[in-house]
Amino acid sequence: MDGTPLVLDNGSGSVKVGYAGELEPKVVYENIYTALRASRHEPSKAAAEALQRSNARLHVMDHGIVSQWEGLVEVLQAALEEMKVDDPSQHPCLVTEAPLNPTVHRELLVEKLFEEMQVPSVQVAHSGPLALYATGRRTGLVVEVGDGVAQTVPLYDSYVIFNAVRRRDYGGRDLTAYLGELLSRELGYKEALANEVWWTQLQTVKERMCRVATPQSLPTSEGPKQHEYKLPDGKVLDWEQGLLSQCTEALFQPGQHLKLDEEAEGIQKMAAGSILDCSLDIQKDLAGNVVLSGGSTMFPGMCERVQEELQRLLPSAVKAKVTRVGNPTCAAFIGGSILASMPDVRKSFMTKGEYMEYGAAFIHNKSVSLTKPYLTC
Ligand SMILES: Nc1ncnc2c1ncn2[C@@H]1O[C@H](COP(=O)(O)OP(=O)(O)OP(=O)(O)O)[C@@H](O)[C@H]1O
Repeated sequence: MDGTPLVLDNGSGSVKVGYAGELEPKVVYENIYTALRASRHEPSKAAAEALQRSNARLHVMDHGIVSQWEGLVEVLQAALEEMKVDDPSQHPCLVTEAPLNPTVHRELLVEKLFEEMQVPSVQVAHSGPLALYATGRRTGLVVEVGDGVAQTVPLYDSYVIFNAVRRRDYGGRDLTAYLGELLSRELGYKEALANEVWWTQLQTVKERMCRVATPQSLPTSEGPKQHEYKLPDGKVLDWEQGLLSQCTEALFQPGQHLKLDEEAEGIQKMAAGSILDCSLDIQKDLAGNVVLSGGSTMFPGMCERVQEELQRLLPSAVKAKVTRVGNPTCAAFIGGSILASMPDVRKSFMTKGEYMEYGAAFIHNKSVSLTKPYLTC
């Protein structure tokens, strides 16, 4: 596989790594920096304190921003080791980033890839547009909700309409924490969220049993993955329990449920805002091609609910049609894999020579721009 570009979808919850041209990542690694790994370095004071409190799990990324750079390098190195990539200097590297991140974040990412991972060339692409490419479409609105970031990205003929992109810092990790809060409030559980076993159980309950409440006029065809879950004290949660659908309300009213700013927009308002910020002549095309991506759109009832709420916020002549990508957690990887396979895109990668000559900020001259088409053929 020498010379084949690597694709790194660097998410807040997990890193998906594989080769360009492949339809799924070879390795999916939790983006977690364990105490074992951290102890091999000098952890920062904040990191050391967090380790003591949290029973050894540190997230490498919070809401799309790397907070533990040495942790990221460790996670990536471990992933490449598992893929049996002996010599990363043979593989150009396409890495994803959330839209509207600070520019300095992208520069640091590039620096780490050149200095510590020894890759020969780098390209950075936003995850939202990649998810649309994974569906084979060039026009549509991506609503992506992952572990730490919610984003809405309109594309027309593969151009990203930059001024209409929206991003908010909430996602599946916040839902897991909110589920813990609901269980504590309604059923009396007092376990700390830092308790790793409890956190894993909450995440399992969320992924297997939570659902999105849909209007009665729109019964969902999707059922739960599991109907009952036995909690540590023997109490049984069943699918009908109201808190299981209340949990996901946080995506629609984050201000109310996630202790965010009262004005924080839910995903339906972000989606409507992104469409209405685009010119009138393309609004129908965008609304008719709304694509959900990211692990936190996998709740039963999600498509129906987003479609219903979005329709209410749009003019009646603009009809919303919402579908979900086939593999929501891997769509950005698949889109990146398609992109990195294109010879024209490969030519746009920033080389190590350019990095040495001009520094990491040169990536802003090279990156696949949000205002130029990603796909040219
Ligand atoms: N079946 C499911 N139902 C609901 N949530 C799920 C399901 N599967 C995974 N998730 C949640 O999706 C999130 C991970 O999604 P994803 O991999 O798209 O995010 P990420 O790329 O790591 O993060 P981000 O894109 O926000 O930086 C986690 O919070 C996980 O608990």
